[in-house]
Amino acid sequence: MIRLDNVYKSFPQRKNSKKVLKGLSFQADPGEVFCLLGANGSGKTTTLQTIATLLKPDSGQVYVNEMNVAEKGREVRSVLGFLTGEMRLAGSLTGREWLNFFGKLNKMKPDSLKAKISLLADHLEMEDFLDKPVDKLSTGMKQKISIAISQIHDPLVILFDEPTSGLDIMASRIVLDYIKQCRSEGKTIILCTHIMSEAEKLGDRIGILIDGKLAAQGTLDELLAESGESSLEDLFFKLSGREEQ
Ligand SMILES: Nc1ncnc2c1ncn2[C@@H]1O[C@H](COP(=O)(O)OP(=O)(O)OP(=O)(O)O)[C@@H](O)[C@H]1O
Repeated sequence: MIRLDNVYKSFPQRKNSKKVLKGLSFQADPGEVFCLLGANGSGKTTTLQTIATLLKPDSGQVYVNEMNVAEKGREVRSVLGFLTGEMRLAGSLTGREWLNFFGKLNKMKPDSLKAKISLLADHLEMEDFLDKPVDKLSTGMKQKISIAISQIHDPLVILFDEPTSGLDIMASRIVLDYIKQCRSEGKTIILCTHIMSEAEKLGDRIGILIDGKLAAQGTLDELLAESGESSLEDLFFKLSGREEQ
């Protein structure tokens, strides 16, 4: 479970401060994909970094599995998997070596680490390139390895920030299927995206993030019924104040 209660976050600037989150509240439950849909710069990554204990909110509370992240940072991080665009794999280590490194960092036992790597390699279809240096891999292959790293410790709560970024249609499908599988295992998932079709297909509930607040949230059917719009895209434009003429 993830819960945000009235979260505010701003970043200091030279003369004033940039307010990014302005009273953000929502909850994601186990076995659910909560999709945070927002334009570039709307605050999606800031929201995830706040949940992941990487940023401290100015005010408001964030809970992960009933733990207040401000008080239980270490415990929260141990149940959390965070796929972020910030992770740029490079160098001569192979994907398997990266996975082993992160598994050991998470104090996994050798047998369970080996089994988990082989399971992830199977689910994310990585066998063909897992033993090649990451420098020699395509963007999509590296993205799959980054996803595997975020999953190595079998987190109960998963934050996916634009997980299909840089992936072709085949690789995107594999990743989206993997997210569905995590949901069926009862994990709590937040998926940040600006891709409407991903939100429509995967979001059990969708929160539309505009100007640091949720302009609307609910199931796709609820959102469309309440707004009278015929598509998520139309609703998004309407809420953004950019209704097509
Ligand atoms: N460390 C920081 N210092 C100052 N401003 C920041 C910082 N991090 C983010 N911002 C600003 O906060 C706003 C929201 O950024 P954020 O990365 O959360 O948006 P986003 O919705 O994830 O965007 P994108 O889809 O482009 O990744 C942006 O205007 C960004 O410039």
